[in-house]
Amino acid sequence: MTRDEILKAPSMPAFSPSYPHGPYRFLRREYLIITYETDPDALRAALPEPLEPAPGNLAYYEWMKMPDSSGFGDYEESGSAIVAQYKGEPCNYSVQMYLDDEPPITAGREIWGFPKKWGVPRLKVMKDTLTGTLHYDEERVAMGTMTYKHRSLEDQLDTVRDGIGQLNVNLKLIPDVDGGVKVAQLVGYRLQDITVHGAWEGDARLHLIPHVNCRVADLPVRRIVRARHQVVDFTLPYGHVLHDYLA
Ligand SMILES: CC(=O)CC(=O)O
Repeated sequence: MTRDEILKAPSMPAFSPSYPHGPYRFLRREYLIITYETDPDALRAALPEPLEPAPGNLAYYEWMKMPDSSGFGDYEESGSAIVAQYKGEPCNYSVQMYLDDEPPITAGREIWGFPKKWGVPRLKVMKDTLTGTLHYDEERVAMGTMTYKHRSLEDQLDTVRDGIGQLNVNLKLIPDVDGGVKVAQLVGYRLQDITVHGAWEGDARLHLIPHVNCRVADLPVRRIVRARHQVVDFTLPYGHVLHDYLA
């Protein structure tokens, strides 16, 4: 393998790359997002400086089903995030994500710093209920349920699209060969070319079970604020560095 060939490889293993170069387009990506009030100390402990909590101590727990994702295929994902602010700008900070497909785990961590680990999430319509579950090491650690298409947001799809396009932030941590820190950054990105096929609100319940290696319950549910079901297309562009902890 020549130096040129090595530098053109999109990912490791260079001989059989895990993921291709972008763009990464997601079609008919379906979400169940349950926003809830959590414990302010737990929220602060999970949120890296200089991000600040938004008013209301809000976190959300979400399930995503991605049937058609360029470069990554067909997979499902689940995890929690915090409603935050970066220099006064509203943003979502991703705390932890669990998914069942190696390329988006690897690409997510290596490119954007998504906090991804292996888990088995499922999002299904079970009779009258939109139902999300997450299993980690064969134990069920999360279950979310939402009424199915009770309140359509058909007349607010532009607002839904603007919300999806807001700033998202990850904490990217990559070790050096000597075990030290090579990369420690807050990475920002905004989804692009968004089409909202449908969005609904409804009632929901969320049950999170303590597990030491899958800490979804460490942002406890105090009160459910809202639940959203949506089906969207978008492109995930490359990110940019908002804050470099090593600078
Ligand atoms: C590749 C990614 O990180 C995107 C996703 O799985 O949400």
